[in-house]
Amino acid sequence: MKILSNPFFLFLIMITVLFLLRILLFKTGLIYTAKKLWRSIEDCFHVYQFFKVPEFNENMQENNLYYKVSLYITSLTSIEDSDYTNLFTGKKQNDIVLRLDHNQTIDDDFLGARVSWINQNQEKGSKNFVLKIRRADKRRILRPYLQHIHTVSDEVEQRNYRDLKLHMNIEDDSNHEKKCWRSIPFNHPSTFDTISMEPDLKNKVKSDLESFLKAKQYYQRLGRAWKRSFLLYGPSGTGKSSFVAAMANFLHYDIYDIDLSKVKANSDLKSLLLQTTSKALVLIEDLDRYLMDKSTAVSLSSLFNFMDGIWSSCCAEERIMVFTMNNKDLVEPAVLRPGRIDVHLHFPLCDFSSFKSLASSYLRVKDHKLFSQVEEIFQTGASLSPAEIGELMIANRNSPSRALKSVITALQTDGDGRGTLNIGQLSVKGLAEPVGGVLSGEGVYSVKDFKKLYGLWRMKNNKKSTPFDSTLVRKHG
Ligand SMILES: Nc1ncnc2c1ncn2[C@@H]1O[C@H](COP(=O)(O)OP(=O)(O)OP(=O)(O)O)[C@@H](O)[C@H]1O
Ligand SMILES: [Mg+2]
Repeated sequence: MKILSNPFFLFLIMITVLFLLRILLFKTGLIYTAKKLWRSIEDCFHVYQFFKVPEFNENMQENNLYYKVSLYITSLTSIEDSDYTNLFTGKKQNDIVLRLDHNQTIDDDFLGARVSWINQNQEKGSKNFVLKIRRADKRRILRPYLQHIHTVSDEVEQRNYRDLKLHMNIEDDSNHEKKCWRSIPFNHPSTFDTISMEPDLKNKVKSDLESFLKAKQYYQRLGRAWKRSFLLYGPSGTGKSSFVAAMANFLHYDIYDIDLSKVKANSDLKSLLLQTTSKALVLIEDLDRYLMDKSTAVSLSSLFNFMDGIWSSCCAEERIMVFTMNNKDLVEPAVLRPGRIDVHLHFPLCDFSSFKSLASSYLRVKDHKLFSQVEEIFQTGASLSPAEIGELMIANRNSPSRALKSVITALQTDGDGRGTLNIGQLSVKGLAEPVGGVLSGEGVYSVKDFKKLYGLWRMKNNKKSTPFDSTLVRKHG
């Protein structure tokens, strides 16, 4: 008892108790329970205000602020302290990205005030971020805080380079939310460097796209929607779809791929456009087929409104529209008039120079003794699509001579099925057994069979079309 009356020992005991308490709190994690308790006590003395940031607005257009907040939250270090966090692999190897799980809360400090974000998921599938802020702090920090979110999310976006998405229109009558698009990540590896195309033309397209991006004021001054339309036309397998992917990667735009057969009314086409974001590449593939078969419920006048950008006035800006066709001669000229389509790009079958470019990228061969023979055959007018030649090269990539010989054989028969390729030359991956009627003879593929095998046997229009006679119809700016 005497000891307790000694202030020095009393002090020592207190220090020891506090030290043990600290160990107990931190080692057992009780500190978090204590913090939560303290927080709920504190909360009783404050009045809060809530701000909801929904993923979509009432027209089901994406809310850009939602995207910015999600980027901002990912950048907060306090996300590691959240009770439940999702881990995803990032863009770079070994990169791990943390994302808040549904209905989890994360705290943030700004100008000495504490705010919280709740990642709210509602039953109907709608997603919101909810900002919880003390009423006392609101006036002082709300605006600067939102500005801060913009700045940080822009920085994060620049650092990480936003993931691209491919959006496809949905045809679902039970879709109560009237959501028109379903999205998946877009990771197509195609770039302008991987497309074999006349270099001059490629550069023209690139600079056309670049000057489009900078031309906001110019379009405004002209009173035109800030959009540019491209028509890519040519036979099957000449790289039109790959070129669209290359455009999206170059611009860093999401692709909105419209399947017209799923559009059930003119108003649906309008809703589709309304629900695209800015920096969008809106794509309609095989437009000639829809127009000729009349396999869409969309009327020509609605299609024209869509193409002319009249509807664009009510939605986000910066839009590239791309239409692909096999044959533009079969389409009504009104569809292709200037303004509706700004740039026409022809994708022809291979000529010798595009063959060389394919050989360089697929086989890493810049010159070869067989090239002169290949050139002679091209001069006779024989040709194949880049897809067909590319596949022959991929199949024989370990032996450039064999690859070139197989291209020569294919060119000589010009795809009419007379020539044969040795099965030993082909490495057909992923096909457990021959597709109906593909194998002909003992281990021998005909060129025709080969095409079937790769799904390349299509109607070929413009077979003798001039190679890459593409013209940029009009240059803006
Ligand atoms: N010009 C090209 N340069 C490089 N590769 C090409 C080229 N054209 C086609 N290919 C290759 O051929 C394959 C098919 O090409 P793609 O799907 O882009 O053709 P397409 O013109 O869209 O055909 P379709 O009219 O049948 O849709 C792709 O794997 C692509 O890499
Ligand atoms: Mg295509």
